[in-house]
Amino acid sequence: MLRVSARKRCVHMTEVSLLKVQNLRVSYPIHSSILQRRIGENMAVKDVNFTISAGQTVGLVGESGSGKSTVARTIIGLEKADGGRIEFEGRDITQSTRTELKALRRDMQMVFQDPFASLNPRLSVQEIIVEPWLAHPDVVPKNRRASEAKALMDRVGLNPDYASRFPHQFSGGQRQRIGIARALALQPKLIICDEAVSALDVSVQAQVLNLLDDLKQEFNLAYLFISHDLSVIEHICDRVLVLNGGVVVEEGTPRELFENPQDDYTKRLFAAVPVIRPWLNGASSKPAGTIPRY
Ligand SMILES: Nc1ncnc2c1ncn2[C@@H]1O[C@H](COP(=O)(O)OP(=O)(O)OP(=O)(O)O)[C@@H](O)[C@H]1O
Repeated sequence: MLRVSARKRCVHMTEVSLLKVQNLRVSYPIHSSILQRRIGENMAVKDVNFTISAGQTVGLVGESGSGKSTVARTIIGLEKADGGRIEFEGRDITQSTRTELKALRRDMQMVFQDPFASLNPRLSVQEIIVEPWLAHPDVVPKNRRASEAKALMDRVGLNPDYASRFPHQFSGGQRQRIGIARALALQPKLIICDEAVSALDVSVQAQVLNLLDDLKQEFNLAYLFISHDLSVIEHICDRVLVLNGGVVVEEGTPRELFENPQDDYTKRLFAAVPVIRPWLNGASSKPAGTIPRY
């Protein structure tokens, strides 16, 4: 039995704020910025505010360079905030020590766009999934790690018989499932998906989105979902933040943003997207399971 289920949480949506980002500012050193000649323009994130509740999926959209990845990387501790607060379960994590950050890594995981680049090519799938347990040995006892890794493979739709295979022996969609299994290994509460399905074919995208949606229900996971693909965002997100020049210019449900965008930038961003919107044909709200299943 998959041990992750021991931390399975009640699926009732509670409006407890899991992550609270307040007035976040992040800059890159001026010498490393491609904008270095424009003095004062090295601020990638200027003033970002939002919250994510347990079990909620919040989308982050915006053009290239708007600061989406910087927000994600700062939340996970890969970049340092210049100002503002990032509260996780009520604790400001911008001031965390290394030890506190290590503990936080259990609760927050990231799934990247390119699973091939983010998976160690020299490790088998089983070793990739087991790796986080080496840093957090209390999560799964040593003698159960092989079987738990296989159980996780099974849960994300990978054949456990392939546990000794290497990343290059899998397709793009399967590799992304390996990345998701690794992210789940530490039983996180929040998963940040940075363009996690962008490199996949449309049908494989749908399968991975369905998997993420199923896992969300099962483990009451919250997602911060970054994507340039607004139809993906529309299908998976409860709320969407529109980022422009390092500032959140608008926030709402996907329906609100598609039907009645207020900000000019949002209007331009959303107007160009040809997507099927079932509620325009009389449905009262976004129906569940609108992601096509293959
Ligand atoms: N390591 C870095 N060093 C210097 N500047 C950076 C670095 N990473 C990002 N930037 C700059 O910060 C700004 C925001 O970049 P970021 O990658 O967060 O945007 P994004 O919205 O995620 O873009 P994309 O969709 O293309 O990934 C950009 O102006 C970018 O050039």
